Amino acid sequence: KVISSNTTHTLADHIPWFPRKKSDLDTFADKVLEMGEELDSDHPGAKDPVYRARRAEITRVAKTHRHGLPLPTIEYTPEEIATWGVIFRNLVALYPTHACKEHQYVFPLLIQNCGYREDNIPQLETVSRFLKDCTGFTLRPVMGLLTSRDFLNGLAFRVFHSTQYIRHHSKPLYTPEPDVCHELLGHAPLFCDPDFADFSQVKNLLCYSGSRISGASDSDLEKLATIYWFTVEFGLCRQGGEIKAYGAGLLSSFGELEYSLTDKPEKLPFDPYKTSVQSYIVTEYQPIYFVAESFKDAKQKVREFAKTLNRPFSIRYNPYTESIEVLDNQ
Ligand SMILES: Cc1ccnc(-n2c(S)nc3sc(C)c(C)c3c2=O)c1
Ligand SMILES: [Fe+3]
Repeated sequence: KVISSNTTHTLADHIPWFPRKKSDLDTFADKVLEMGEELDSDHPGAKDPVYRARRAEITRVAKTHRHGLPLPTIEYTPEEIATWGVIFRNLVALYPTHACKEHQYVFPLLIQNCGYREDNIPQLETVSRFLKDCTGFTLRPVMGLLTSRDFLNGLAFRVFHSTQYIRHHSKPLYTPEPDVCHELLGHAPLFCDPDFADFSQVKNLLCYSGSRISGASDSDLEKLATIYWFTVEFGLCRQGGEIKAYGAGLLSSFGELEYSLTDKPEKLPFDPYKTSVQSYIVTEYQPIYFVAESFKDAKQKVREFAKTLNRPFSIRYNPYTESIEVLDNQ
C-alpha cells in the first residue's frame, strides 16, 4: 500500500527527507560539494585565472536554473570550441570499433538533431529535449560534484545532472572531473536508449533505500554507487561475440576507450554481488572492468541483488505526477 507523505504512518515519520517530486531537485542547487571555482591544485586550470573566472561564471548561471525553466544557454568561446573539437574528432574515429551498438545507433541522430559537430558544442537544452522524446530523461545543469546520494536520486526521476563547463585547453584528452564533453559524448547518447534508461532508473530507485536512517543505508548506497561506476561510467558489454564499451567514462576518454578493449585490463562478468564491492580508482585507467550481457540482463540482476539489501519499504516512480511513492513492504 502506498504511504503518501501526508499519512501519519510511523515509518513515513522516520524516513529522512529525500526528493519526492522532480521539482524537489531544485533544493540540490546550493548543495554541491564544491562550487567549481576552488579547483584542486593539480587541476590543469588551477593556475589560470581566466579559466577560473570562466568556471565561476558558468557556475553562477547554472545556479539560476529551476525545474520547468529552459536550461541556460552558454556562449562558448572559440578556444572552448577548439578544445571540444580535438576531443570530438579523436572519439568519433574510435566509436565504430569501440562503442556499443546503442551509442553507434543514436550518435548520427545527435549530429542531425542536436548540433553535434566538431565546430559546435551542443546546448544542454537542445540535448535535453531530444532525450525527453527518446526516454523521458532530462538534463539539469549542476555546479560541481553532487554527493552520490543526490546525484543518484536525480536518476530515479530520469534527471541527469550535467556540467556545462569544459576542461582546460592545456589537456584536451584529460579531465579529473566530469565536464560537458563527458556528459554529451559519454552519458547523453546512452540515456537515449530505452533499455539503458530503464536500467539506470531501476538501479537508482533502489538508492532510495539508501536514504533511510539505519547505518546499513550508507553501505547500501555505497554498493549501488559502486555498481553505478562499473556500469554507467566504466561498463563494457558483449555484443555479437565482441566486447564493446557503454560506460560514459570510456566513451568520453580517448585513451581509456582504447585501453579498455585491449587485453591489459581484467574483464569480469557483471555480477552485482561482486561488482558492488569491487574497489575502483578515478584518477587512472581501471585495472578491472565488468562485462554485461545486455542492459535488460543487468537490470534483472540488479533487481534480484536489491532484494538482499535491507529495505523496510520499496518505492515506485509515478510518471504521471513525476513523484516517488513509498510502498510499505510489510
Ligand atoms: C555517483 C556520482 C555522483 C556525482 N558525479 C559522478 N561522476 C560522474 S557521473 N562522472 C564522472 S567523470 C569523472 C572523472 C568523475 C570524477 C565523475 C563523477 O564523479 C558520479
Ligand atoms: Fe559521468
